[in-house]
Amino acid sequence: MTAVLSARSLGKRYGRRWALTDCDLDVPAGHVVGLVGPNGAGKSTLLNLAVGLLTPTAGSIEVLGAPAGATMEKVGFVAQDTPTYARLSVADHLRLGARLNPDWDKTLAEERIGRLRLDPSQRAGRLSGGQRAQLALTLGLAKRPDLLMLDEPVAALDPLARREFLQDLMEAVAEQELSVVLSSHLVSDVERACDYLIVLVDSRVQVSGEIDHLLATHHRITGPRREAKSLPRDQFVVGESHTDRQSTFLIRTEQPILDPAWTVSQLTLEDLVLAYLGRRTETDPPAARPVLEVQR
Ligand SMILES: Nc1ncnc2c1ncn2[C@@H]1O[C@H](COP(=O)(O)OP(=O)(O)OP(=O)(O)O)[C@@H](O)[C@H]1O
Repeated sequence: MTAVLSARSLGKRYGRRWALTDCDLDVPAGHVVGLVGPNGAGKSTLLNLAVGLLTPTAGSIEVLGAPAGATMEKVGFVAQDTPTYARLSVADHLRLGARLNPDWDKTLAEERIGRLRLDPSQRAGRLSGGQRAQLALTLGLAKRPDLLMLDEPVAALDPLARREFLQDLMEAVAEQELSVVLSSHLVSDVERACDYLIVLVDSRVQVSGEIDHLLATHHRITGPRREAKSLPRDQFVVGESHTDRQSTFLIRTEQPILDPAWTVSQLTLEDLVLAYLGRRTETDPPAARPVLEVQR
């Protein structure tokens, strides 16, 4: 696997508080990767370390085969809340982009702004949240990056604007050959836009892989009550629940499920993500449970 982003034992401390500890993670090239996790999982910290806006307290992070921050002309970043310069116009933003980025694609930028019907003379501070997000995405794409990272770019948008933004992103990805990391705590956004999933909770990757493969290898099996340890070795138990007579397991396996006692059902991506989050939190006190939003 060629990795566009690799973290090894990565840690970041703010004062006395660790935001990220001992994080190992690889983002494969050529995918639209959904980085999913609850609030406070460390997603923004990881992405800010990846673009060199933060420096690691421990460990290392490489982007496009070089230390983070060293390849910035090849990396596009749309930070959380899609920051733009409120007093600068849309056209000013494009001029700034052209001046700061050697591979700036002027045609792409102007075409997108025209298609989105953004007024070039309008100040960014007067744009709606959705328009600002689109402007930020335009700047990220026109840079012609090899890797585009988006930190919850659609969190503040209404469902329709979110859908349009993600649709637009997918079209742009299909046209340009680039790898994308999209951080989100909305499973539905990931389902819509991504083909690869990384679930991060408290700095740890709980599961990662191509979404189609993950969905094909995870199952819910229900049958007469039995213990997890009685299951075949190739069946990795992600979650389980029991009644007096019945057991339900959420398992991961590459092998067919042959035992006729089980009723087997497929999982949705939401089931899968929630199961991995639940796995991590089983031993935690209820107050510490992370919250994952599932919106449609
Ligand atoms: N500037 C900071 N100073 C102190 N603590 C911080 C700072 N930024 C983040 N943290 C803490 O680090 C942890 C990880 O935060 P981070 O923003 O990376 O998580 P996240 O997964 O992006 O969350 P969200 O989904 O809410 O954006 C949290 O506990 C947070 O409170």
